[in-house]
Amino acid sequence: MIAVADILTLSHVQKAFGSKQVLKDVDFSIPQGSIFGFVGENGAGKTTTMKLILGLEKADAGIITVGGQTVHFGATKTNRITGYLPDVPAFYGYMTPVEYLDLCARITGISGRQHRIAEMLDLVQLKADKHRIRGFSRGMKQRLGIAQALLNRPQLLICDEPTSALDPAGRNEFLELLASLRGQTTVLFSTHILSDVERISDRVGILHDGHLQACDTLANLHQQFGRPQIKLTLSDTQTAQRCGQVLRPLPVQVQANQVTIPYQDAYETTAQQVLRALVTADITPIALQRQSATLEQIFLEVIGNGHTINHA
Ligand SMILES: Nc1ncnc2c1ncn2[C@@H]1O[C@H](COP(=O)(O)OP(=O)(O)OP(=O)(O)O)[C@@H](O)[C@H]1O
Repeated sequence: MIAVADILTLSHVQKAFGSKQVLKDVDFSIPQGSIFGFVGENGAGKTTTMKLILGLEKADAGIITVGGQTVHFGATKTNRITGYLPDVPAFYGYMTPVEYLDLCARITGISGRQHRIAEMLDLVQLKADKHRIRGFSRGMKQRLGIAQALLNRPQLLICDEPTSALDPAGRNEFLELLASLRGQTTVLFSTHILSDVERISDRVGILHDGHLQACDTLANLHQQFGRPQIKLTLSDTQTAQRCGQVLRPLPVQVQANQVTIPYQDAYETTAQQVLRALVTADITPIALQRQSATLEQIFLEVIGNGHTINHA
């Protein structure tokens, strides 16, 4: 098997703002051509990590390399092979997409400008659009932002929460666009929408308490952290709450009209225990399913919150 080189590596990276140590020891790498979903709670340090990779912030310690070259704070050469889509991309609203991309291409000295701009607008399905950017929807702006980020044929594309402001159709289109880059451009994207990560990522990194607590393929994360579970669907939220109480001390999670019970022993042992308790309490579930954990549950498990979900 041919080994795939890592396009990005972070070694023992630390970053503090004043007395707040945001990144304590961040260590990970991303293989070339893969899609990397970067997740973590609000304030975990995802944007900070991305800014360090882009040389927009200065690390207190540690080494970052992109394409084998070390990243330096300030005008880092590695940005010639890196594209960036910030969470809220800014545009000149009075320009058309072609005018805007032409300006970006001139600034960065891209050769074969016109051809590349047409190619990018085709990719993001804005080719026919002659309107000014100020009238664009969030989805259209996000797609134009990615056209701009890809203009210089980057080897690494960094996107900060690219889908958070998009409606389901816009999100879908955008994820397909990111997925279509697989194999050519390495994509690192941050998000709180874990189903987006599950959909397109080859690898997932979970940032928590200043460390990348988990960094692996989805399959391996499932194997390591995702305990199998029994999901009960009840007739209403009240019954689900009552069911949750009846089933304690099992580590139940109650969410709306569903109760989830992760288990470690044989399925039959837990299922029988659950069914017996339900019969005794005179509760009849609408459905009982045996399933594997979702990425949300794995995330909560990794950040040490695995047994505490109890959304009423
Ligand atoms: N320039 C700065 N000066 C001071 N504190 C900062 C600065 N930039 C970030 N921080 C702090 O560092 C922490 C990490 O912020 P960061 O934006 O990297 O988190 P995040 O994981 O991207 O969060 P979110 O998911 O909410 O976007 C936060 O507590 C934030 O307030």
